[in-house]
Amino acid sequence: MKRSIAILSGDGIGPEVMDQTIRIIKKIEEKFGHQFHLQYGDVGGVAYDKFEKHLPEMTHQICEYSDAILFGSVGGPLTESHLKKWQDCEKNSILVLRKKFQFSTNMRPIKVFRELNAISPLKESIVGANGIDFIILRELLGDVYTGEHKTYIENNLRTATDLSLYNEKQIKILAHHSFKVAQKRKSKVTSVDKANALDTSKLWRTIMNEVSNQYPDVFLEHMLVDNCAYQFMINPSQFDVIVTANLFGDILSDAAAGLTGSLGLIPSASFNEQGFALYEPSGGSAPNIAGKNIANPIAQILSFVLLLKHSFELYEEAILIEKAIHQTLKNGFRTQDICFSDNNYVSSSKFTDIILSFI
Ligand SMILES: NC(=O)c1ccc[n+]([C@@H]2O[C@H](COP(=O)([O-])OP(=O)(O)OC[C@H]3O[C@@H](n4cnc5c(N)ncnc54)[C@H](O)[C@@H]3O)[C@@H](O)[C@H]2O)c1
Ligand SMILES: CC(C)[C@H](C(=O)O)[C@@H](O)C(=O)O
Ligand SMILES: [Mg+2]
Repeated sequence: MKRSIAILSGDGIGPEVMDQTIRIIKKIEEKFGHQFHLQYGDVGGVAYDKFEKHLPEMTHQICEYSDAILFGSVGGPLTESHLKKWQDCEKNSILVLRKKFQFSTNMRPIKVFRELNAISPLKESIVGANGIDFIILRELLGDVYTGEHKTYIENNLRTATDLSLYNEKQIKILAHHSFKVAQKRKSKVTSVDKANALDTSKLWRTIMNEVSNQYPDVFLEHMLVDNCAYQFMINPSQFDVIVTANLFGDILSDAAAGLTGSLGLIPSASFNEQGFALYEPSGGSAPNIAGKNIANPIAQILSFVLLLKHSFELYEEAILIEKAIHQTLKNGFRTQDICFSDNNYVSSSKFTDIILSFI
Protein backbone atom coordinates (compact mmCIF):
# COMPACT_ATOMS: atom_id res chain seq x y z
CA MET A 1 0.00 0.00 0.00
CA LYS A 2 1.34 3.41 -0.98
CA ARG A 3 0.74 5.99 1.74
CA SER A 4 0.94 9.63 0.78
CA ILE A 5 2.35 12.41 2.92
CA ALA A 6 2.08 16.12 2.13
CA ILE A 7 5.48 17.64 2.87
CA LEU A 8 5.20 21.35 3.65
CA SER A 9 8.64 22.50 4.79
CA GLY A 10 7.86 26.22 5.04
CA ASP A 11 10.65 28.68 5.76
CA GLY A 12 13.36 29.47 8.33
CA ILE A 13 14.72 26.23 9.80
CA GLY A 14 11.69 24.36 8.36
CA PRO A 15 13.37 23.19 5.14
CA GLU A 16 16.62 22.32 6.98
CA VAL A 17 15.04 20.04 9.56
CA MET A 18 12.60 18.65 7.00
CA ASP A 19 15.51 17.64 4.72
CA GLN A 20 16.98 15.66 7.60
CA THR A 21 13.60 14.04 8.29
CA ILE A 22 13.22 13.04 4.65
CA ARG A 23 16.52 11.17 4.95
CA ILE A 24 14.98 9.24 7.85
CA ILE A 25 11.79 8.60 5.84
CA LYS A 26 13.84 7.18 2.94
CA LYS A 27 15.75 4.93 5.32
CA ILE A 28 12.51 3.58 6.80
CA GLU A 29 11.18 2.92 3.29
CA GLU A 30 14.35 1.03 2.41
CA LYS A 31 14.49 -0.99 5.61
CA PHE A 32 10.82 -1.97 5.79
CA GLY A 33 9.97 -2.06 2.07
CA HIS A 34 7.39 0.72 2.40
CA GLN A 35 6.59 3.26 -0.24
CA PHE A 36 5.66 6.69 1.00
CA HIS A 37 4.39 9.03 -1.68
CA LEU A 38 5.89 12.38 -0.70
CA GLN A 39 4.11 15.35 -2.23
CA TYR A 40 5.87 18.66 -1.78
CA GLY A 41 4.00 21.96 -1.34
CA ASP A 42 5.16 25.54 -0.79
CA VAL A 43 3.86 27.26 2.30
CA GLY A 44 4.60 30.35 4.39
CA GLY A 45 7.32 32.79 3.41
CA VAL A 46 8.58 30.61 0.58
CA ALA A 47 5.11 30.50 -1.00
CA TYR A 48 4.55 34.19 -0.38
CA ASP A 49 7.73 35.16 -2.16
CA LYS A 50 6.78 33.00 -5.17
CA PHE A 51 3.00 33.52 -5.38
CA GLU A 52 2.13 36.32 -2.90
CA LYS A 53 0.10 33.72 -1.01
CA HIS A 54 0.90 31.92 2.20
CA LEU A 55 -1.11 28.88 1.26
CA PRO A 56 -1.35 28.50 -2.54
CA GLU A 57 -4.29 26.47 -3.89
CA MET A 58 -1.90 23.81 -5.14
CA THR A 59 -0.54 23.23 -1.63
CA HIS A 60 -4.05 23.01 -0.29
CA GLN A 61 -4.88 20.36 -2.90
CA ILE A 62 -1.77 18.36 -2.08
CA CYS A 63 -2.93 18.28 1.55
CA GLU A 64 -6.44 17.20 0.53
CA TYR A 65 -5.12 14.24 -1.44
CA SER A 66 -2.72 13.09 1.28
CA ASP A 67 -3.13 10.64 4.12
CA ALA A 68 -1.29 12.97 6.51
CA ILE A 69 0.53 16.31 6.53
CA LEU A 70 4.10 16.76 7.73
CA PHE A 71 4.63 20.46 8.33
CA GLY A 72 7.92 22.28 9.00
CA SER A 73 7.51 25.85 10.20
CA VAL A 74 6.52 29.25 8.90
CA GLY A 75 7.80 32.61 9.95
CA GLY A 76 6.56 34.95 7.27
CA PRO A 77 7.57 36.57 4.01
CA LEU A 78 11.28 36.30 3.44
CA THR A 79 11.85 39.54 1.57
CA GLU A 80 11.78 42.94 3.27
CA SER A 81 9.34 44.45 0.79
CA HIS A 82 6.69 41.96 1.80
CA LEU A 83 7.12 42.28 5.53
CA LYS A 84 4.51 45.05 5.86
CA LYS A 85 1.79 42.86 4.41
CA TRP A 86 2.60 40.20 7.01
CA GLN A 87 0.57 42.06 9.61
CA ASP A 88 -2.62 40.20 8.65
CA CYS A 89 -2.76 37.13 10.89
CA GLU A 90 -5.46 35.48 8.76
CA LYS A 91 -2.82 34.91 6.13
CA ASN A 92 -0.71 32.79 8.44
CA SER A 93 -0.76 29.47 6.62
CA ILE A 94 -0.71 27.27 9.70
CA LEU A 95 -3.81 29.02 11.07
CA VAL A 96 -5.52 28.68 7.68
CA LEU A 97 -4.68 24.97 7.50
CA ARG A 98 -6.01 24.37 11.00
CA LYS A 99 -9.28 26.04 10.05
CA LYS A 100 -9.61 24.40 6.63
CA PHE A 101 -9.10 20.89 7.92
CA GLN A 102 -10.80 21.60 11.27
CA PHE A 103 -7.84 20.42 13.32
CA SER A 104 -9.44 20.83 16.72
CA THR A 105 -7.02 19.01 19.02
CA ASN A 106 -3.31 19.65 19.27
CA MET A 107 -1.14 17.23 21.21
CA ARG A 108 2.31 18.23 22.50
CA PRO A 109 4.19 15.56 24.45
CA ILE A 110 6.58 17.05 26.99
CA LYS A 111 9.24 14.60 28.00
CA VAL A 112 12.77 15.02 29.26
CA PHE A 113 15.02 12.56 27.45
CA ARG A 114 16.79 10.52 30.11
CA GLU A 115 20.11 11.20 28.32
CA LEU A 116 19.41 14.94 28.57
CA ASN A 117 18.37 15.20 32.25
CA ALA A 118 21.27 17.54 32.82
CA ILE A 119 20.12 20.13 30.27
CA SER A 120 16.76 20.71 31.95
CA PRO A 121 17.02 24.16 33.54
CA LEU A 122 15.44 22.66 36.67
CA LYS A 123 17.45 21.11 39.47
CA GLU A 124 17.46 17.34 39.71
CA SER A 125 15.72 17.61 43.11
CA ILE A 126 12.78 19.40 41.45
CA VAL A 127 12.51 17.18 38.39
CA GLY A 128 12.31 14.34 40.94
CA ALA A 129 12.58 10.62 40.61
CA ASN A 130 9.55 10.51 38.32
CA GLY A 131 11.09 12.83 35.75
CA ILE A 132 8.99 15.04 33.46
CA ASP A 133 6.60 13.22 31.16
CA PHE A 134 3.24 14.76 30.37
CA ILE A 135 1.06 15.64 27.42
CA ILE A 136 -0.50 19.00 26.66
CA LEU A 137 -3.76 18.87 24.73
CA ARG A 138 -4.52 22.27 23.31
CA GLU A 139 -7.80 23.32 21.69
CA LEU A 140 -6.94 24.67 18.26
CA LEU A 141 -10.02 26.20 16.63
CA GLY A 142 -11.45 28.64 19.15
CA ASP A 143 -10.46 31.36 21.62
CA VAL A 144 -8.98 34.71 20.62
CA TYR A 145 -7.38 33.11 17.58
CA THR A 146 -10.59 32.70 15.63
CA GLY A 147 -12.99 35.23 17.17
CA GLU A 148 -13.43 38.55 15.39
CA HIS A 149 -10.24 40.67 15.15
CA LYS A 150 -10.68 44.40 14.78
CA THR A 151 -8.42 47.42 14.75
CA TYR A 152 -10.15 50.80 14.75
CA ILE A 153 -10.12 54.35 16.07
CA GLU A 154 -12.27 55.09 19.12
CA ASN A 155 -12.23 58.38 21.02
CA ASN A 156 -9.35 59.36 18.78
CA LEU A 157 -7.32 56.43 20.08
CA ARG A 158 -5.98 53.51 18.07
CA THR A 159 -7.88 50.56 19.50
CA ALA A 160 -7.96 46.80 18.85
CA THR A 161 -10.06 43.86 19.99
CA ASP A 162 -9.80 40.08 19.60
CA LEU A 163 -12.91 38.22 20.57
CA SER A 164 -12.49 35.03 22.59
CA LEU A 165 -15.27 32.55 21.93
CA TYR A 166 -16.00 28.93 22.82
CA ASN A 167 -19.11 26.81 22.45
CA GLU A 168 -19.79 23.60 24.35
CA LYS A 169 -19.21 21.38 21.30
CA GLN A 170 -15.65 22.63 20.88
CA ILE A 171 -14.88 22.02 24.56
CA LYS A 172 -16.50 18.56 24.58
CA ILE A 173 -14.17 17.38 21.79
CA LEU A 174 -11.13 18.28 23.87
CA ALA A 175 -12.66 16.89 27.06
CA HIS A 176 -13.32 13.44 25.56
CA HIS A 177 -9.89 13.41 23.95
CA SER A 178 -8.16 14.26 27.23
CA PHE A 179 -9.93 11.53 29.24
CA LYS A 180 -9.24 8.93 26.55
CA VAL A 181 -5.55 9.85 26.41
CA ALA A 182 -5.36 9.79 30.23
CA GLN A 183 -6.92 6.30 30.32
CA LYS A 184 -3.87 5.03 28.43
CA ARG A 185 -1.49 6.86 30.78
CA LYS A 186 -1.72 7.62 34.51
CA SER A 187 -5.44 8.44 34.49
CA LYS A 188 -5.07 12.05 35.57
CA VAL A 189 -6.34 15.12 33.73
CA THR A 190 -5.46 18.67 34.74
CA SER A 191 -7.81 21.11 33.07
CA VAL A 192 -6.21 24.53 32.94
CA ASP A 193 -8.31 27.70 32.72
CA LYS A 194 -8.86 31.19 34.12
CA ALA A 195 -12.31 30.54 35.59
CA ASN A 196 -11.82 33.21 38.24
CA ALA A 197 -11.99 35.87 35.52
CA LEU A 198 -13.27 34.57 32.17
CA ASP A 199 -16.68 33.32 31.06
CA THR A 200 -15.08 31.10 28.41
CA SER A 201 -13.13 29.44 31.23
CA LYS A 202 -16.24 29.01 33.39
CA LEU A 203 -17.94 27.23 30.50
CA TRP A 204 -14.76 25.20 29.94
CA ARG A 205 -14.82 24.06 33.59
CA THR A 206 -18.54 23.19 33.50
CA ILE A 207 -18.15 21.06 30.38
CA MET A 208 -15.03 19.32 31.70
CA ASN A 209 -16.96 18.40 34.88
CA GLU A 210 -19.96 17.14 32.90
CA VAL A 211 -17.89 14.99 30.53
CA SER A 212 -15.77 13.63 33.39
CA ASN A 213 -18.88 11.76 34.65
CA GLN A 214 -18.45 9.42 31.67
CA TYR A 215 -14.88 8.61 32.73
CA PRO A 216 -15.08 7.65 36.44
CA ASP A 217 -11.70 5.92 36.19
CA VAL A 218 -9.91 9.21 35.41
CA PHE A 219 -9.11 11.78 38.09
CA LEU A 220 -9.96 15.34 37.01
CA GLU A 221 -8.52 18.43 38.65
CA HIS A 222 -8.84 22.09 37.69
CA MET A 223 -5.95 24.52 37.83
CA LEU A 224 -5.78 28.22 37.09
CA VAL A 225 -3.39 29.03 34.29
CA ASP A 226 -1.13 31.34 36.30
CA ASN A 227 -0.71 28.66 38.96
CA CYS A 228 -0.03 26.09 36.23
CA ALA A 229 2.89 28.17 34.92
CA TYR A 230 4.19 28.32 38.49
CA GLN A 231 3.71 24.56 39.06
CA PHE A 232 5.81 23.88 35.92
CA MET A 233 8.76 25.42 37.75
CA ILE A 234 8.29 23.90 41.20
CA ASN A 235 6.68 20.50 40.64
CA PRO A 236 6.41 19.51 36.95
CA SER A 237 6.29 15.76 37.59
CA GLN A 238 2.76 16.07 39.08
CA PHE A 239 1.27 16.32 35.56
CA ASP A 240 -0.02 13.54 33.32
CA VAL A 241 -2.45 15.08 30.79
CA ILE A 242 -3.04 18.83 30.65
CA VAL A 243 -6.02 20.05 28.64
CA THR A 244 -6.50 23.71 27.91
CA ALA A 245 -7.75 26.42 25.57
CA ASN A 246 -5.96 27.66 22.48
CA LEU A 247 -3.97 30.65 23.76
CA PHE A 248 -3.14 29.15 27.16
CA GLY A 249 -1.98 26.00 25.33
CA ASP A 250 0.26 27.96 23.00
CA ILE A 251 2.03 29.71 25.84
CA LEU A 252 2.13 26.78 28.26
CA SER A 253 3.52 24.41 25.64
CA ASP A 254 6.53 26.65 24.92
CA ALA A 255 7.09 27.06 28.67
CA ALA A 256 6.86 23.29 29.16
CA ALA A 257 9.25 22.73 26.25
CA GLY A 258 11.71 24.87 28.19
CA LEU A 259 11.63 22.29 30.99
CA THR A 260 13.10 19.73 28.61
CA GLY A 261 15.98 22.03 27.67
CA SER A 262 15.02 22.94 24.09
CA LEU A 263 12.05 23.67 21.91
CA GLY A 264 13.93 21.73 19.25
CA LEU A 265 12.98 18.48 21.02
CA ILE A 266 9.18 18.80 21.07
CA PRO A 267 6.95 17.48 18.25
CA SER A 268 3.21 17.96 17.92
CA ALA A 269 0.17 16.46 16.24
CA SER A 270 -3.09 18.19 15.32
CA PHE A 271 -6.17 16.02 14.72
CA ASN A 272 -9.59 16.65 13.29
CA GLU A 273 -12.64 14.59 14.26
CA GLN A 274 -12.19 12.28 11.29
CA GLY A 275 -8.67 11.40 12.44
CA PHE A 276 -6.88 13.27 9.65
CA ALA A 277 -3.80 14.92 11.11
CA LEU A 278 -1.01 17.43 10.65
CA TYR A 279 2.34 16.86 12.35
CA GLU A 280 4.80 19.66 13.10
CA PRO A 281 7.43 20.74 15.61
CA SER A 282 6.00 22.72 18.54
CA GLY A 283 8.43 25.56 17.87
CA GLY A 284 8.66 27.94 14.98
CA SER A 285 10.92 28.94 12.12
CA ALA A 286 13.74 30.07 14.46
CA PRO A 287 15.11 32.79 12.16
CA ASN A 288 17.95 33.40 14.64
CA ILE A 289 19.56 30.05 13.74
CA ALA A 290 18.23 29.45 10.21
CA GLY A 291 20.63 28.76 7.34
CA LYS A 292 23.47 27.55 9.57
CA ASN A 293 22.83 23.79 9.65
CA ILE A 294 22.67 23.90 13.44
CA ALA A 295 18.94 23.48 14.15
CA ASN A 296 17.97 20.46 16.19
CA PRO A 297 16.15 18.05 13.83
CA ILE A 298 14.66 15.96 16.69
CA ALA A 299 11.32 17.81 16.93
CA GLN A 300 10.73 17.38 13.19
CA ILE A 301 11.84 13.74 13.17
CA LEU A 302 9.65 12.98 16.20
CA SER A 303 6.74 14.66 14.39
CA PHE A 304 7.23 12.01 11.69
CA VAL A 305 7.32 9.37 14.46
CA LEU A 306 3.93 10.62 15.68
CA LEU A 307 2.68 10.43 12.08
CA LEU A 308 3.82 6.81 11.80
CA LYS A 309 2.02 5.91 15.03
CA HIS A 310 -1.20 7.90 14.74
CA SER A 311 -1.87 8.07 10.99
CA PHE A 312 -0.26 4.84 9.70
CA GLU A 313 -0.15 2.61 12.81
CA LEU A 314 3.44 1.66 11.96
CA TYR A 315 4.69 1.20 15.52
CA GLU A 316 7.79 -0.92 14.90
CA GLU A 317 9.16 1.69 12.51
CA ALA A 318 8.31 4.52 14.91
CA ILE A 319 9.96 2.82 17.88
CA LEU A 320 13.08 2.08 15.86
CA ILE A 321 13.52 5.79 15.09
CA GLU A 322 12.95 6.73 18.74
CA LYS A 323 15.57 4.19 19.81
CA ALA A 324 18.03 5.53 17.23
CA ILE A 325 17.61 9.06 18.62
CA HIS A 326 18.21 7.80 22.17
CA GLN A 327 21.26 5.89 20.99
CA THR A 328 22.64 9.01 19.30
CA LEU A 329 22.23 11.02 22.50
CA LYS A 330 23.60 8.18 24.62
CA ASN A 331 26.74 8.22 22.51
CA GLY A 332 27.21 11.88 23.42
CA PHE A 333 26.25 13.55 20.14
CA ARG A 334 24.55 16.92 20.58
CA THR A 335 23.26 19.76 18.45
CA GLN A 336 24.11 23.25 19.64
CA ASP A 337 20.87 23.91 21.56
CA ILE A 338 21.37 20.86 23.82
CA CYS A 339 25.13 21.12 24.18
CA PHE A 340 26.89 22.45 27.27
CA SER A 341 30.15 23.36 25.61
CA ASP A 342 30.19 25.94 22.82
CA ASN A 343 32.29 23.97 20.39
CA ASN A 344 31.44 20.39 21.15
CA TYR A 345 28.33 20.02 19.04
CA VAL A 346 27.68 18.49 15.64
CA SER A 347 25.71 20.00 12.77
CA SER A 348 22.11 19.16 12.08
CA SER A 349 23.08 16.93 9.15
CA LYS A 350 25.88 15.17 11.04
CA PHE A 351 23.50 14.51 13.95
CA THR A 352 21.08 12.91 11.47
CA ASP A 353 23.94 10.83 9.98
CA ILE A 354 24.41 9.29 13.42
CA ILE A 355 20.67 8.64 13.88
CA LEU A 356 20.62 6.96 10.47
CA SER A 357 23.53 4.75 11.45
CA PHE A 358 21.41 3.32 14.29
CA ILE A 359 18.38 2.56 12.09
N1 LIG B 1 3.91 26.28 13.52
C1 LIG B 1 4.76 27.20 13.12
O1 LIG B 1 5.15 27.23 11.99
C2 LIG B 1 5.25 28.22 14.10
C3 LIG B 1 5.28 27.97 15.48
C4 LIG B 1 5.79 28.93 16.34
C5 LIG B 1 6.28 30.14 15.83
N2 LIG B 1 6.23 30.34 14.48
C6 LIG B 1 6.82 31.54 13.88
O2 LIG B 1 8.24 31.43 13.94
C7 LIG B 1 8.81 32.74 13.92
C8 LIG B 1 9.87 32.85 14.99
O3 LIG B 1 9.22 32.81 16.27
P1 LIG B 1 9.98 32.79 17.65
O4 LIG B 1 11.40 33.19 17.46
O5 LIG B 1 9.14 33.50 18.61
O6 LIG B 1 9.90 31.25 18.11
P2 LIG B 1 10.72 29.98 17.60
O7 LIG B 1 9.97 28.80 18.13
O8 LIG B 1 10.95 30.02 16.15
O9 LIG B 1 12.12 30.10 18.37
C9 LIG B 1 12.19 30.24 19.78
C10 LIG B 1 13.58 29.82 20.28
O10 LIG B 1 13.69 28.39 20.16
C11 LIG B 1 14.80 28.05 19.37
N3 LIG B 1 14.46 26.88 18.55
C12 LIG B 1 13.28 26.60 17.97
N4 LIG B 1 13.35 25.47 17.27
C13 LIG B 1 14.61 25.02 17.40
C14 LIG B 1 15.31 23.90 16.89
N5 LIG B 1 14.73 23.00 16.10
N6 LIG B 1 16.62 23.75 17.22
C15 LIG B 1 17.21 24.63 18.03
N7 LIG B 1 16.62 25.72 18.55
C16 LIG B 1 15.33 25.91 18.23
C17 LIG B 1 15.08 29.28 18.51
O11 LIG B 1 16.41 29.31 18.07
C18 LIG B 1 14.72 30.41 19.46
O12 LIG B 1 15.79 30.67 20.31
C19 LIG B 1 7.65 33.72 14.10
O13 LIG B 1 7.34 34.28 12.86
C20 LIG B 1 6.50 32.84 14.58
O14 LIG B 1 5.25 33.33 14.20
C21 LIG B 1 5.76 29.40 13.62
C1 LIG C 1 2.59 30.48 14.50
C2 LIG C 1 1.54 30.63 15.56
C3 LIG C 1 0.31 31.24 15.00
C4 LIG C 1 1.28 29.28 16.26
C5 LIG C 1 0.17 29.41 17.30
O1 LIG C 1 0.12 30.38 18.06
O2 LIG C 1 -0.66 28.51 17.34
C6 LIG C 1 2.50 28.72 16.97
O3 LIG C 1 2.98 29.55 17.98
C7 LIG C 1 2.22 27.33 17.51
O4 LIG C 1 2.44 27.12 18.70
O5 LIG C 1 1.81 26.46 16.73
MG1 LIG D 1 3.41 28.53 19.77
